[in-house]
Amino acid sequence: MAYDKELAAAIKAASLAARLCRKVQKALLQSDVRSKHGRNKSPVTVADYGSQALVSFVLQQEFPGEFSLVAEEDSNDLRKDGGGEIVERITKLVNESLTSDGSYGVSLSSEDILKAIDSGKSEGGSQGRHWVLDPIDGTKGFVKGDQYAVALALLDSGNVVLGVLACPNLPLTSISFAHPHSPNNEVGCLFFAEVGRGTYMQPLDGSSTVKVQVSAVENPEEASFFESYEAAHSMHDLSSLIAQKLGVKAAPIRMDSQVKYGALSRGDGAIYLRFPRNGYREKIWDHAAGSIVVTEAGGVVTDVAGKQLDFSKGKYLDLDTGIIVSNQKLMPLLFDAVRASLAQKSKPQP
Ligand SMILES: Nc1ncnc2c1ncn2[C@@H]1O[C@H](COP(=O)(O)O)[C@@H](OP(=O)(O)O)[C@H]1O
Ligand SMILES: [Mg+2]
Ligand SMILES: [Mg+2]
Ligand SMILES: [Mg+2]
Repeated sequence: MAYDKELAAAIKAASLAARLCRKVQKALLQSDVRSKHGRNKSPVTVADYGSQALVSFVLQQEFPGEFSLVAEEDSNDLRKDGGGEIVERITKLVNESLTSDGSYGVSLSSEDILKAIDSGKSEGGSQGRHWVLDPIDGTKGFVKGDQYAVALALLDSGNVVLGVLACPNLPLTSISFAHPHSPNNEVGCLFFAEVGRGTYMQPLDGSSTVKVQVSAVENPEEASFFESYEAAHSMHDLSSLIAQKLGVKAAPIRMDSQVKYGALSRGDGAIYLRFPRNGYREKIWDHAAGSIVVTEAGGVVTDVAGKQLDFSKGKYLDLDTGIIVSNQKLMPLLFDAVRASLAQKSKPQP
């Protein structure tokens, strides 16, 4: 198919980056480095940059000549006074990851690392091909030792044509309330999707692949929903009103990052609601990989007006009010509940 080579490269890059992040998260949790260093020296920053440098480097090796990357981080802070030590740590981490993989036989210098990070400065758009990367989505989850994802997608003529979500802390088995997570369950999932070819999941450390499908639940009373852990990222009171109008019985599953899209794509829950507070503009790297993982698994991702997300306008998504995600059957009821809830909220309180 059209994007086989790109998909293989994206899986490789995201898996390597996820391994790097895992290593840093482990060290972070064991030594509690956060309390010892300032924000710029924290391993989370090191992991964000390391993941971006690694993905950028791998993609450029695989596709020399034709390369455009829209990514979250840049090297501005690293180039400031005092940044040298952090750059050295990132360089060491990236080189260790490349050595453990063994494919490229190179050792990168600090300058190579800064350049790799900065090659993510493309603006994207409606023409040509652009990679879209969130090197660590859910930084807050990462710091807490909780959920985060490496999210990589490819845009072709403004459309997302493939997406990979590496989710190092997501259990391999369902996290829905019906299947409580046992602490012995293995964690680490990788979801990948290519346009027209479905969504698949594999263990981050293995190669057995299963096709996944969104939940087939039609009765909202049996549905459960995802939302951001952070109330600052999505209005919990609004989603709770929507859930109440729909008749959803289960409590929300609150989680950081695009892991929500991955979990929904395999039916762990049936609805994801995201209502940023006034004025926040969503970035394409926060949704590109997640949205194709869900749509290729049979789900629907739209804004409140029912419009598909438009990834062709540059770094930002231009959307009406919020993002709603579900299966085809629940969507009409969900729209009604969302509209009624928004109308109720905008009425002046007596
Ligand atoms: N006020 C806000 N409203 C909505 N999203 C926000 C936000 N501030 C930050 N974000 C985005 O929310 C992402 C995390 O999503 P979630 O809420 O699903 O965990 C962050 O990604 P990063 O962690 O990559 O910076 C960030 O881009
Ligand atoms: Mg993000
Ligand atoms: Mg990020
Ligand atoms: Mg960020």
